[in-house]
Amino acid sequence: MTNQYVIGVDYGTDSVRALLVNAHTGEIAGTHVYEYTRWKQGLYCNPNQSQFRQHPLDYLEGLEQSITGALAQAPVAVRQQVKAISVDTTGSTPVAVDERGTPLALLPGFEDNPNGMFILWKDHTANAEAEEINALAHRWDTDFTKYVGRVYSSEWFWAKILHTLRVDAAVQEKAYSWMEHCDWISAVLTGNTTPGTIKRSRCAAGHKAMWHEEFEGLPSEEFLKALDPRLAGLRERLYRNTFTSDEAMGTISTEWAEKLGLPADVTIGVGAFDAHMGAVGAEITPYTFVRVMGTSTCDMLLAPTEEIGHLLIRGICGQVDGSIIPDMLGMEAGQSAFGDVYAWFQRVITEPVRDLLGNEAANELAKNLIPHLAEKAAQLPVTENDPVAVDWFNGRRTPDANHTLKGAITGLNLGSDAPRIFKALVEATAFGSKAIVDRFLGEGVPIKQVIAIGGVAKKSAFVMQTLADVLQMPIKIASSDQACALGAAMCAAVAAGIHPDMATAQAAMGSGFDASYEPRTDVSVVYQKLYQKYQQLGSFIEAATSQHTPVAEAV
Ligand SMILES: Nc1ncnc2c1ncn2[C@@H]1O[C@H](COP(=O)(O)OP(=O)(O)O)[C@@H](O)[C@H]1O
Ligand SMILES: O=C(CO)[C@@H](O)[C@@H](O)COP(=O)(O)O
Repeated sequence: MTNQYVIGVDYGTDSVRALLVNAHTGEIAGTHVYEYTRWKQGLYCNPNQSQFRQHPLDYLEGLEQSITGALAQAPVAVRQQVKAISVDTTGSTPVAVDERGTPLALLPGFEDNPNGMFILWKDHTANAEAEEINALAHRWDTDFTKYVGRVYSSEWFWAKILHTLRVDAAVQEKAYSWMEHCDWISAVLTGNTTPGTIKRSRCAAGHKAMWHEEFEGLPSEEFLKALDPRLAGLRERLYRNTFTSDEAMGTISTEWAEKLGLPADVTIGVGAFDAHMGAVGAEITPYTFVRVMGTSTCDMLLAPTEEIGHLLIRGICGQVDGSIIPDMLGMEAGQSAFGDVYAWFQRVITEPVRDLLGNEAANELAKNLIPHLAEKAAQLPVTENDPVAVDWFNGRRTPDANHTLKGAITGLNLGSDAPRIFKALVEATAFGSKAIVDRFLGEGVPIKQVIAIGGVAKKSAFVMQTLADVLQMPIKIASSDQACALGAAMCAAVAAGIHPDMATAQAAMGSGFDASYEPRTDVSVVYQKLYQKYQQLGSFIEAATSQHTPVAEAV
């Protein structure tokens, strides 16, 4: 049999990577990472206001560079054997587009307007709009939030659209429709971005835009108009149907085939979010909990729709038929800050060093600090009197989204040194994970195994052991350090018809597992007590400092 290759393209927060994979053996023939240049300079962002925007040119340049870079590592003959490309991206990362599906920032007059750019998943400028959506949805005859945990988040599609239309009249005037990053970039590869004609991702639509068959698509025109008259008519200019990632969106355009040096018949798959394709790459099976653990966590759970579909799981980021694997219910949860909590502590320690001793000393310290603290923390006993922290440094994504909540550290004394505080922070992120696991279990969704992928899963044995102890569950680490791109490549292989379904693609192309963490019974017992303290502290913070009442609890 002749070799057949597929390409998975994974757009992360800071960079895009392309993976060139043999569709029959899973052998990696090439890979290349491209860091977004404008983003790297901090352009169009205002972290103090939680505004994070990305320019479409960063994505277009990254598409070309990452794919050609990966192809350059393989023999020239491989190019002619490339059969398909699929793309995953962060989300919800929407952009306003014109009648032809061109992001406004690519049009004259909007080049430097952050409101005409992609609104990155972690942009929280739409907190007020998310609250309005929740309040109206819970009063409406049909609760359109019922399949997204009954809490709509400021990180999602409608909140971002509403906020942008309100603050920017020029964008409101020019925006014909809106697209998720994963839909637009896949459409770009086909040469047709016209809204209304492209195949929109089921994953993006179901988890972030309240799309559901029961609603005959997106929330009703009446609901959207009641939310704000500025939304009138937009539903018609978006989409009715959505598609799973085993389907083809189309064929590569002549322009992109030439640009990338690929054959004219390359299939372009329907896109999806990074974590969902990452779960495919991590060989997810029913009732497996896949955690994408990096800056934040994105947690994926899969179940047969006929077994779990009747449940409405509270406070998660959605339950969507086919968002991970076709004909299965894909469920999403996650923590808004995970590795970011450790990165915060690292900055607290290194910044004064930078000011006093200069960049060289600070950079050297920053490079070694987290592994050093982890080594020291691993030697400490776990006792009931240890400091306890809460992990909501970037708000709480799940359970029960509330991005106004803040983190905390308690139980400090004069002996609380850096390793002890670091240990408390790691435990806090693990307790945040336990809250998610307990929510799924409490709502009747079993978890049979835990698989972890992402930077933290690969880099920190200390974090992963702590997590296993807190969850009281073994955790397997996927071998691939590019599981999202690998999952995209598997989706591409199915979309091109090389494999009949995702399970076959996973079996042929999967990279397996390279480590496993077993819970330690003696430590787990103490952690159950510390977890109770975490919950008490969380309740206190929620009551004392939250600027609003979490909507799921209020209804
Ligand atoms: N040795 C380490 N132990 C624990 N966390 C780490 C370590 N090194 C880096 N991190 C954390 O990993 C996170 C980045 O994860 P990664 O998966 O590489 O990126 P992303 O989430 O952007 O895809 C950062 O938040 C950083 O604090
Ligand atoms: O929220 C989602 C998917 O729903 C992710 O895109 C988001 O967490 C981004 O994660 P990464 O920065 O790519 O690790």
